[in-house]
Amino acid sequence: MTHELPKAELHCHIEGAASPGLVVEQAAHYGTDVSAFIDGDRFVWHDFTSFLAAYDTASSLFRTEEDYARLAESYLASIAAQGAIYSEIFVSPDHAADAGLSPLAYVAGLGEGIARARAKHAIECRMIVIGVRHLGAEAVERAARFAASGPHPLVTGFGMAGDERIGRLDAFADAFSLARQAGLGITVHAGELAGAESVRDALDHIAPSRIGHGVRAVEDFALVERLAETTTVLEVCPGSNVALGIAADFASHPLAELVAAGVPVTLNSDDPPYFDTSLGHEYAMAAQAMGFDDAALRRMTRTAIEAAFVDEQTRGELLAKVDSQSTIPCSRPEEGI
Ligand SMILES: Nc1ncnc2[nH]cnc12
Ligand SMILES: [Zn+2]
Repeated sequence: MTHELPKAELHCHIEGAASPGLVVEQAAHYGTDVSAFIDGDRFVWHDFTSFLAAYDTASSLFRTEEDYARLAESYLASIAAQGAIYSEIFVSPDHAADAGLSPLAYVAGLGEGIARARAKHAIECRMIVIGVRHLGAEAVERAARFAASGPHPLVTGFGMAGDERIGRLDAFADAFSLARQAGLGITVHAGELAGAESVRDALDHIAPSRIGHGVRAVEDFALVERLAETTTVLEVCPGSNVALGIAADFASHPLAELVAAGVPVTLNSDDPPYFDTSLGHEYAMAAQAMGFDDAALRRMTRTAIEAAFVDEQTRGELLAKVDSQSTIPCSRPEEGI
């Protein structure tokens, strides 16, 4: 049983963490019809493009600082109940701007939600500003400049998500170097919708300490060896990969192959309600369908904390929690997580 294991995640899009129930509440508040993309307690989409459309529409229903504070607090409370001690959330100023909120108000609202969750549930969280690849290099550079300006003490990283099939990665190199020069941690989505060459491009042009997904590196074993040699940490999201058809099922997901090759990996939920998952479910499936034992799962949590974009004192405190061998009280053991 994995439900009492300490857990940590490095890869969750905060807009993608809004539950259908919360989005329906927001829609009622703003007088919007969401029946085209929410059916009961499920988001409706059928491929990456329609997933992004549902995601963008749901995001547009979070419009004020308090909306974002509620979103962050409710999400962090939900994973603390599954045993999470640390979360890094991807935050997208472009989505906030589309909803009419300034980037500063956006991170202030999220920061407030994080502070409330920390006080009530003892969970740590940091924000990684992301640029959206399919909005183009100029938009991604704008997001990087915002991240580099020091908009909130909990903004500690910069990354890029969006449609990986669009644009060349070298076009975004300037955005990443200005974020790096500002002292931010760097991660980039690669090797999810596109193959091994995309992971190689990320190493060649961005040299991040972490890669979002990266699992399609298994198409090229020399590249897997390079990831292991450079200790590039993969933010692996098996449930997302299964939902989007990148892996057929959990049992045949390449996570075990990456671990066997010595690549540092972490477990993550990406956009949990869209992909019918949660951080707890990812740990449970890694045990039940992929055969990882408690020690291996605890190592993945440790890898996440080691690769987290946090100050060294916080890292030390979090590692002590992981290493104490203690279990984390879990309020929802009945879900088998
Ligand atoms: N899985 C994913 N891949 C790329 N961009 C995203 N934005 C939100 N979820 C994403
Ligand atoms: Zn992602």
